[in-house]
Amino acid sequence: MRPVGSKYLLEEPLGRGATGTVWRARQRETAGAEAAVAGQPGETVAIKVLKEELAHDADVVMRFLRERSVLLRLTHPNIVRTRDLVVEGDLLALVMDLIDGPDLHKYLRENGPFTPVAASLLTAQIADALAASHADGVVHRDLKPANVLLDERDGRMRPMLTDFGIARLADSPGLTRTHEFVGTPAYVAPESAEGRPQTSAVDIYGAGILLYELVTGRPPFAGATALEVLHRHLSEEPQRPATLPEPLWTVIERCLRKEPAERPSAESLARALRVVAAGIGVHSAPNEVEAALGVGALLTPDPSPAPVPETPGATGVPGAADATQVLPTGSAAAATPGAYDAYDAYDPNAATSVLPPVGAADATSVLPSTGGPGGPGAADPTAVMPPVPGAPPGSPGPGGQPEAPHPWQTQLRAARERNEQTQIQYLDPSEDPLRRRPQRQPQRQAPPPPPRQQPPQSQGYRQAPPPPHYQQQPSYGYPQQQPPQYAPPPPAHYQPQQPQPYQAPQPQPRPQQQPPRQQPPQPPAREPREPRRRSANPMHIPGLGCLKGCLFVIVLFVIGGWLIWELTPLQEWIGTGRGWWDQLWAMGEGVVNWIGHLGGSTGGSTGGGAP
Ligand SMILES: Nc1ncnc2c1ncn2[C@@H]1O[C@H](COP(=O)(O)OP(=O)(O)OP(=O)(O)O)[C@@H](O)[C@H]1O
Repeated sequence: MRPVGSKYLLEEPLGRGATGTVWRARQRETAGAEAAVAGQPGETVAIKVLKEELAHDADVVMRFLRERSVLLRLTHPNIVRTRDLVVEGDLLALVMDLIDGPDLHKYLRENGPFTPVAASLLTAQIADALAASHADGVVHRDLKPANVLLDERDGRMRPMLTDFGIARLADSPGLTRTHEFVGTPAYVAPESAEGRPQTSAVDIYGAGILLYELVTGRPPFAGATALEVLHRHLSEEPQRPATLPEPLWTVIERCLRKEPAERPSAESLARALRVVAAGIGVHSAPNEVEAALGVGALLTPDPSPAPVPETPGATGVPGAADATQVLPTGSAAAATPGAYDAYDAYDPNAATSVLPPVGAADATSVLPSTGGPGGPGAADPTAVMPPVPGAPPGSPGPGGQPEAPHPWQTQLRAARERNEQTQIQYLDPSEDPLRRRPQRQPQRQAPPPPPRQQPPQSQGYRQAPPPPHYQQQPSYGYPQQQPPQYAPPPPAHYQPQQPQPYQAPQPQPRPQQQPPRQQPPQPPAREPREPRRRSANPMHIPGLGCLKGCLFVIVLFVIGGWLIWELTPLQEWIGTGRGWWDQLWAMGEGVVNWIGHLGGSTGGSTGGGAP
């Protein structure tokens, strides 16, 4: 348990996103007046600890403090409440209500598409949250299923929009550049993709994509690369799934208009979706069906959309003079046909998984290539982005300096990073932002072996097979669909429908969501060898060892013989009564005499034989 400020204790990580790690935490003591919710000691909360690089960016810290009042005052039944903001040293953290339930992305993956009625009612609540925040001048800018938490209470699930303001914090010039969009390619509005001024209409576009995904199981625009997805947003019209009820399609289609001014306001979207839900049920009354069919009239645009701060000309007027149009929309029409099918290889929430193979960017010949196939950066879709309009490729910048990376390069890179889908996973302590101070290492006798190279997660994910439920085409026929497990308050006439032929996806964990890869069992570490003993004969005289052995054996014999002589009745047997040394002497003499005798007898016999 680690403290955050003096008021909170982190207990366990709940998940990690592009901007930080969310922890389950406990309140230690009541927060001060600066907090929106004082809280009680012992209360459980969720705390998002922002990433180190964000916390180290002075601009982000400034924004964090500046946005404090905005974030803390944003309250709505469908918005996750921010209770407190903690700035302590180089730690930035948002204290939120803890939501007990999965996020919508995870729920969708595990349970499949929603029925049109349930999807409409759920999205209506999200639109309510957007209407409240837009009225307060706050644009979310990163609306996607992963940012909708499902609060499970009393057998019901309430969608709760989270991560408000995070996009604004991450949108720091220190980290990005002024025109950068913050978002996720699958959900990003065309004006954001083009670098045009953004308004609250980007959230309506995101809501349209989310609604489409809820009823079909996948977002409308997909592709093999993030860049391709962005082009589809710019150039392609979404296709109506055959079995989608017409009124619901009317709503989706209006939300997905390329022109922001043609999209409905969040308020009218919420109202329209409730009318649609009432009119497409199996037991809808004729007047409700009638009202649903006329839903288009309800989808009135927002007369004064909330501008996204610090986007050039963010006045809600598309095409303002200072807008930076990076992608020529006309040329985007050349997007590779059929690439839609490549969705199976593309997870909309994980653009890191879609880095194309070398040359893949060339196949989609919608962007001028700066390096040509195989040239520098050919494998990186961001590297083939055109230069700033008006400047020839590779030309120096205004100050005679070489052109800095184009905003798009940073944008797409940032988008890829942001798209790493949050996962509940083990948090390596070395990556724990709260443990980044150097830890004292125990002294080692020998240097440790080099660490094993792990393949980067994103690469593994890139090659991962798509989840099975994305490979199959979901059934859109709302009459056959079952009531979703999400149970928003149904209209009075709403009756459970027939079971949907959706097959529950086989649990197939994505590589990124897998627990840290199991290392193959290591053989038990060898006992360190004892240091070699130094020889007592450092000069190493050859043969000395052998000589020593001989001497040792002789000494052994002498001592053994003496013991036998003295301690056994051998003397008596021999009858001499001599001592050991006398006997030994006598034996020696005997041997000498014998040898002398041998010599004499040899000499005598020789001499005797001569005459
Ligand atoms: N208030 C909360 N209560 C409970 N769980 C939460 C809360 N906020 C986030 N989580 C959990 O933590 C995970 C990570 O949240 P986070 O907002 O960092 O993810 P993300 O939206 O994918 O990241 P990002 O928006 O930074 O790209 C979520 O998927 C959710 O499971």
